[in-house]
Amino acid sequence: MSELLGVAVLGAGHMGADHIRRLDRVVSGARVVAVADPDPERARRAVAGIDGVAVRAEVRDALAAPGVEAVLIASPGPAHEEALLAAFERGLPVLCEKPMVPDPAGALRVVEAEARLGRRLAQIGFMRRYDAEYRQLKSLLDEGGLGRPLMLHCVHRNVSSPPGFTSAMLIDSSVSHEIDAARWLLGQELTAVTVLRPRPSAGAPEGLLDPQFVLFETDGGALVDVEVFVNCGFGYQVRCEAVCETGSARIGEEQAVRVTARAADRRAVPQDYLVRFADAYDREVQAWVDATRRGRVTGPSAWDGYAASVVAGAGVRALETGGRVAVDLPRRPALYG
Ligand SMILES: NC(=O)C1=CN([C@@H]2O[C@H](COP(=O)(O)OP(=O)(O)OC[C@H]3O[C@@H](n4cnc5c(N)ncnc54)[C@H](O)[C@@H]3O)[C@@H](O)[C@H]2O)C=CC1
Ligand SMILES: O=C1[C@@H](O)[C@H](O)[C@@H](O)[C@H](O)[C@H]1O
Repeated sequence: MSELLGVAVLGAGHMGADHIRRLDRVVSGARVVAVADPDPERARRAVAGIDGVAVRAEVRDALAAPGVEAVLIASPGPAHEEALLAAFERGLPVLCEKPMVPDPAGALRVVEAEARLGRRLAQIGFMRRYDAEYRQLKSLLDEGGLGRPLMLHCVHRNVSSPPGFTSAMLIDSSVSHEIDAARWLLGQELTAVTVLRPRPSAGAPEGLLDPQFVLFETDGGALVDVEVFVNCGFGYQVRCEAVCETGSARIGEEQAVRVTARAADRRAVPQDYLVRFADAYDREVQAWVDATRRGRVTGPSAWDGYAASVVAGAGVRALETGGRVAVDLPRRPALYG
């Protein structure tokens, strides 16, 4: 391995460009050596000012560029399976943005391919596990001082959804974060899902079922509810309250600076995830680079990515049918502990 880990970034849109900036200027121990995007102009903009980056239109050409030792996937979810399998073929460690693969059958193919290799190569970008507040909540629950967790109440609001965002994506893209966070915080599997929806907001694009109210049951007897509202118009808000037998703990309300002026108290509301979770992305990518340079793979695994896809798939069916849908998650292979 070279002194600086050579990373190929696949996809140079919102997340890809931000990860390129992070690899170049924020985290230590890595450098961007290749970028793939079917839109070469976007790729070139994202690497402007960084020397020696191979810009390619095709994923496989970027992976074959000189100096590539690891891969960061930030293309749209449906493109992740092909990219993951191509990286595995070359034995390259990967940090793959969520959702790992939105389609559960494709997600299973990724898990099977990694299992055939007999070693983990992929970390999935569920960055909330690296957020300071989520980590404090996880420690509190693990310590057990509040008693057994009974319920998680979650809120996930975006100012607006990008073009092409579908009703299913509220679940398999947005709520995929809560699915992973709930599995991780509780140490339990999600076993069934029901989706209710109020009359769509007038602020949502025509035909988009937004907001939605998603209710999960777990194998530990807990309930997890998620209000997901991706065109709320007023801010990026992610909250989680754990209600336990002898107390409750809430995160997601105090991130912003409070300003008192002109006879009013104001608190700015972050407008997007790049602001709210900036530190979490930094810690996530630094942890990935550090582990990769030591020849290790840590963080959320391909199995976690697969589990999230299976639960989200059940959620999409629940949305379509209006009924309660059981989650059918196979047994976890030994590779994933
Ligand atoms: N962890 C988080 O909080 C967030 C994660 N994401 C995830 O990041 C990924 C990218 O999302 P955005 O950056 O918002 O999308 P975007 O649409 O802004 O960018 C995607 C880029 O990938 C390129 N692309 C399309 N097909 C490709 C392919 N086969 N290979 C390489 N590049 C390809 C597009 O030309 C575009 O430049 C998605 O998986 C999304 O779910 C997005 C936002 C936040
Ligand atoms: O991952 C993300 C986006 O893909 C998704 O569309 C948003 O709803 C989330 O808030 C963001 O964190």
